[in-house]
Amino acid sequence: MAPIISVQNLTKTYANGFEALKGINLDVEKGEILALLGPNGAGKTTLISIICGIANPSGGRVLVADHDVVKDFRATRGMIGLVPQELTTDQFETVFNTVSFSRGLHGKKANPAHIEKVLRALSLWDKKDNMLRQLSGGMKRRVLIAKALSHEPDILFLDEPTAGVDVTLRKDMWHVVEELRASGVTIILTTHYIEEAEEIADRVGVINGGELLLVEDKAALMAKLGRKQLILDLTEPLSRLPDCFAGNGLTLEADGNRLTYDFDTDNEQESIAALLTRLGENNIHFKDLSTRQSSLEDIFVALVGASK
Ligand SMILES: Nc1ncnc2c1ncn2[C@@H]1O[C@H](COP(=O)(O)OP(=O)(O)OP(=O)(O)O)[C@@H](O)[C@H]1O
Repeated sequence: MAPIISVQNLTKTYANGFEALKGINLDVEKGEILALLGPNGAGKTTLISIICGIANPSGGRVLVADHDVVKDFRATRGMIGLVPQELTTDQFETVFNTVSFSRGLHGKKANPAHIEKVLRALSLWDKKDNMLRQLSGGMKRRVLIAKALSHEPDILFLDEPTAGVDVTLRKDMWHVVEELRASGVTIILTTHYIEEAEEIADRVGVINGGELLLVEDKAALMAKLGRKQLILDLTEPLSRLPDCFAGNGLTLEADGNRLTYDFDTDNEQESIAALLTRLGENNIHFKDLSTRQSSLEDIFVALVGASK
């Protein structure tokens, strides 16, 4: 099946000469949740803006359901919902009208029942007659999401959706995202919260300095780049590691009180058993043993660090 979004050799150079995107290639399948991770200024918003048709590419092209986002702007824009980082709507309009109006802007016929469903899902129904300026910051974020869902999009972009929102809203939001995915909506989100990507995404893309460093299935990424560590707290400090352990991933830390061992996940049982036996033979004993697996955050920091 053709991807629902196909980004091909996409470049963006801003008017001041800044190269924000340097040849991005990315396919997104229908119904997946893709998280784009990247530090500030990586190019995430620029990429999303071009796919959504609100910024022009300098080179390359983007197809959404086989339509070019520049040439076929009307067709693609109607398929996409965008939750931007900030609210820019009229503060004196009511919640219900703002969301209904947004549906009309996308060329869809009025559908109060759909608007009600969206507002209820986002716990905004009891605020439907409030003006936007009467809402809290978190509620305004909910309105942004409601607007993006007002025209029943096939693809939803969430640009840092949970920056500065409370736990309840975050949970509501992920609940809505899960339901949307179940109904076949494709979701692309940018985030600085790596745990969030770890929790919710099917695939993770890492972008830095205008380049897409990788896009991988989340589980495969963790398996490929994730490290496992065994930590041994020693009964007696060691002044140095015996030579026979040199070069096998064992490190002496914490003033000689701790040994850490990076081990091979494919062959872990055997290598750990062998190591523990060898330590005992060398009279090195431990009082506590624990393991640690690298998180997506560790992987991300390592990748971005390496690409600098
Ligand atoms: N209109 C513009 N003119 C010149 N440079 C711009 C413009 N808009 C963005 N940039 C630059 O392009 C780069 C990418 O910006 P972008 O907003 O896409 O990053 P981002 O990954 O979304 O960052 P953040 O996580 O901070 O939102 C940044 O260095 C930014 O300063």
